[in-house]
Amino acid sequence: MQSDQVLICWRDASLHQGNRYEFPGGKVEAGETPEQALQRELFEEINIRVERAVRAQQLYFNYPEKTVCLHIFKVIAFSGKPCGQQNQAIRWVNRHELHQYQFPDANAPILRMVLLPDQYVITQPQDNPQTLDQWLDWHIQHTPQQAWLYVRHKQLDVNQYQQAIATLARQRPDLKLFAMYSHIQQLKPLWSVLVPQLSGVHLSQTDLMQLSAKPDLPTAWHCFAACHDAASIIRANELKMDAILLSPLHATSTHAGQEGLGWPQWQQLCEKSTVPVYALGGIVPDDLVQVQQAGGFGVAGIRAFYPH
Ligand SMILES: Nc1nc2c([nH]c(=O)n2[C@H]2C[C@H](O)[C@@H](COP(=O)(O)OP(=O)(O)OP(=O)(O)O)O2)c(=O)[nH]1
Ligand SMILES: [Mg+2]
Repeated sequence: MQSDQVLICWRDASLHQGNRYEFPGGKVEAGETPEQALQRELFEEINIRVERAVRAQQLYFNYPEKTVCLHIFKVIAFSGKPCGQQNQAIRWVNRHELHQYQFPDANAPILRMVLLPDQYVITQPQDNPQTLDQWLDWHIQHTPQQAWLYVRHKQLDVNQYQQAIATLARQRPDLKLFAMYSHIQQLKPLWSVLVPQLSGVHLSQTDLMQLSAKPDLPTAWHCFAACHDAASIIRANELKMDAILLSPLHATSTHAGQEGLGWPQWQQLCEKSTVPVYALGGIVPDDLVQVQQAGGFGVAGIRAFYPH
């Protein structure tokens, strides 16, 4: 991937799931890790050396003729100029236009993943004596451009919350707003109004553990879940969340009294996830590289993600 462009290749009709586009890659050989297979396959197929790749997803898919397990990486730095080594056509496509191309059926979650940002921002708590209008104004003024913003506000009733979403959507059309799942469920009669205002919903770990199937939401909405332990990560995998927020990596002032997992435990838990993982809890935007080296996908936070 390079800025908004994603490289896709034509998959020859003679291959399994051929006669359509694919993301370059191939089978993991005996004795190889998925990372080593990525290096080898991208060199063999498109003549590039991978310098930095982010672990994104693991997908299981049952085709009628075989089941595949795909390890998906987002390659963010490489050397060499991509060139089809097997005479296959290659092209760079804007990530928002990928849905116009035909891919193997297993790839649908990949097309959603490539839209995810590196950073996920969460609104600040509304402190006394701040009013709701002041809280809204503050976020309208200070939220970074184009941010994916989780509108977290537990003191509002459902109607006030809906108004707050409407105000943010109107004043900051550049933002991708995420709403609290518990409120969204109660607002179901208004979903047609909310579809243009929202980009996703955010489940607490409690919401997630109470579900037995993926919530039936408008397809345009991404579904993220908070996870704090192995059981919730496994549930998020089963329910095919678009991403999880694994927290708290460190102790933080917004969640006083909670101990951080620390890097080793965070990394161990992160490895259990088959969906993209954002690190949350005492994280700053500059931690992105370290998070990705630990197997995460992106960084999330409250205070540190607003310019000071
Ligand atoms: N490379 C690639 N494979 C995909 C995608 N989606 C998808 O379902 N697959 C499936 C098709 C294949 O069954 C398998 C990948 O195998 P492959 O044919 O690329 O393997 P390979 O490069 O080692 O080639 P070979 O064994 O056929 O010579 O994964 C995709 O986007 N890219
Ligand atoms: Mg291949």
